[in-house]
Amino acid sequence: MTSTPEGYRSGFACFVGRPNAGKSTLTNALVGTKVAITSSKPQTTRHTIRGIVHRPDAQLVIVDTPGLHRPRTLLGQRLNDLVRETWSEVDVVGFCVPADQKVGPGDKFIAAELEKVAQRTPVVGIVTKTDLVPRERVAEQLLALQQVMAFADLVPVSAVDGFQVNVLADLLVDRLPHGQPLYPDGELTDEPEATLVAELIREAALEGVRDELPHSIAVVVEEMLPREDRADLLDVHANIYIERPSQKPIIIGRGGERLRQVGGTARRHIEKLLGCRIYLDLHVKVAKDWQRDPKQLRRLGF
Ligand SMILES: Nc1nc2c(ncn2[C@@H]2O[C@H](COP(=O)(O)OP(=O)(O)OP(=O)(O)O)[C@@H](O)[C@H]2O)c(=O)[nH]1
Repeated sequence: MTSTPEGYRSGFACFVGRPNAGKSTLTNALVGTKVAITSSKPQTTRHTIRGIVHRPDAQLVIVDTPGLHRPRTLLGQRLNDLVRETWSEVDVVGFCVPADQKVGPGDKFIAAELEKVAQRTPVVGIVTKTDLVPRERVAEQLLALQQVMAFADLVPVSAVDGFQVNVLADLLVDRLPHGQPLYPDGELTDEPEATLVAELIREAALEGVRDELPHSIAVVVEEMLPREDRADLLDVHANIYIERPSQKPIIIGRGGERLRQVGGTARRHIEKLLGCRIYLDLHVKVAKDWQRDPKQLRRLGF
C-alpha cells in the first residue's frame, strides 16, 4: 500500500433515525459518487458495513444499524443491544429526520437515547429529503430538530438531488481521527463477501412476502468455490432459513416457481457485485423458532 497523505483521516460513522428517514438512500448517495460500494464485516466489530467512502484525504466507513424498537424476541433484544453498541463505537453519528414529516415522539425517543452517547461521540443532525419541501420548511425543520438535542453540527441534505451531500461528507470526515485507511481499495475478503452475498439472497427472498414472514428469513452462504476448470464461474451454495414448516411453501412457491425467481434475481445481483458468473444453489430449511434460540442466532450470524 502506498503511504497516505499527511492529515489523512479514517473511521466509522453510522446513521440513525426512524424507519424511512432516508438513511439507506443517503448512504448510497455518499458512497455512490466516489466509491466502490461494498458491504462487509470489519475484523474488529460485528457490524455490517453499508459502504465505504474513499476520498484522497479520508476513508469514511458507514456502518449499518438496525432500527431501535421495542424488543419482542431475543433477536429483537440482540438487535437493540447492537444498535447502542454501534453508536458508542463509531466516531460520529448522523441523526436523520426527514424534512417532510414533523419531528415527533419517535425522534425524541431516539434523541434521548443518543444523548447518552453524545458526551463521547459527536452527533450530527441531518434534515433529509429537502427536495420534497419548500425552503422555509427546511429552515423550520432545522429549528425544530435543534430543540430536540444539542448537535455537534446541523445540516440539511437531499440524497435525491444531491443537495449538500458533499457538505455532509466533509462534516463527517472532520470528526474522524487521523489514521491509515481501514480497508484496501475495493478488496473484499472471503468472509465479508459471503455475508454480502447472503444479504443479496435475503433481499431477493424478501420481495413480496408479508406479515411476520420477513422477520423469519435468514440466509447463510455455506460455500463459495470457483468451478474446477472454469475460472469465470463461481459455485455458491446457500441456505434460506425460515422458522416454521408452514412457511416453506410460501418461499418455494408452486412447483418451485418462486424460489427460482428469487434465485434468478439474487444471481443477477451477485454477478454484478462480484463481476463473474455464478451458479447459485439454494435450499430452504427450517430452523425452528430461530429468533428465540441463542444457539441458532449465533449460527445465523447474530
Ligand atoms: N424525495 C426524496 N426521497 C428520498 C430521499 N431519501 C430517501 N428518500 C425516499 O424515502 C424512502 C425511505 O428511504 P430509505 O433510504 O430506505 O430510508 P431508511 O431510513 O433507510 O429506511 P429503513 O431502512 O426503513 O430504516 C424511500 O422511498 C426513498 O426513495 C431524498 O433525499 N428525497
